Amino acid sequence: MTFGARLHTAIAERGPFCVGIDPHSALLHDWGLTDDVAGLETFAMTVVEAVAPHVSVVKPQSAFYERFGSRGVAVLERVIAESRAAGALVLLDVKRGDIGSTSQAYADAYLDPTSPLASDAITVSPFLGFGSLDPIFDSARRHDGGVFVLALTSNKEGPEVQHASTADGGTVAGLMLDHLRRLNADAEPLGSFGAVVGATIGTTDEDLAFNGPVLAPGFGAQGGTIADVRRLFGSAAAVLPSSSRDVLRLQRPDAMRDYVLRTNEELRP
Ligand SMILES: O=C(O)c1cc(=O)[nH]c(=O)n1[C@@H]1O[C@H](COP(=O)(O)O)[C@@H](O)[C@H]1O
Repeated sequence: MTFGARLHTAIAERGPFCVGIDPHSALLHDWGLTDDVAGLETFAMTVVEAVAPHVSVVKPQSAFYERFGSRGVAVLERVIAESRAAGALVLLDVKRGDIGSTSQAYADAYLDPTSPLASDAITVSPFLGFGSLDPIFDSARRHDGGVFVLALTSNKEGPEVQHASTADGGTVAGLMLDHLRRLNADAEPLGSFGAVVGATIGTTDEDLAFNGPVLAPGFGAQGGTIADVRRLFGSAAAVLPSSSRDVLRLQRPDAMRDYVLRTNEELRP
């Protein structure tokens, strides 16, 4: 079953809200944990246990695990395995992108089911040229994985690149969405190739109907609201509003669980 089809089913069953599992040093401190591998593991596994049985997608950000070296990456492997065992899809946020031959190695690391870090989907950066990501799209097709391409990111610096004009008078972001529309053509019920469009971007003239999912980070701590999600994404096929710190700051497992259940309820059409 393709990633798009699995995501479509998961959203129907659990709702679209995506929880970012980002063990910031400041959060470990607020939780009364040490900023080391033991603190990381307690934090990450508490969050997995609290939210993974209830959400369609979790999104661990790799950098927060990598900062502890190989033992931190081992915790990330557990987060991935135990989230999937709890029925959540794992979108590993790595924002990779390189020349094609290296992109293949990234695909092998994150999308090949035999890899210790194998995930359901990853985030990628297309700014070495969309075609440089072809090995990742090919691997995703082969292994029923998904790929989310940065298009209109939630940070204030994004527009300098993403709103830049292309030779045909469109924008860089629009060109990325055109490529995704081509990759997702004919996919039923939903394509496997998504775009990252921040919940904070205000408005956009870009056509978000590309038959693939939208990851909408910036929900919560960066200011994005349910009203923003409704206004911005009317034409999109499937939207995953995503929040990390707004959920994680709650600390108590029952409070995190209730937040995701309530948010999924509020996001129902
Ligand atoms: O790809 C992402 O997930 C992402 C894209 C983007 O445009 N903006 C953005 O904030 N993110 C990620 O989404 C998460 C946002 O975290 P909070 O601001 O704590 O909810 C972080 O893991 C970011 O790296």
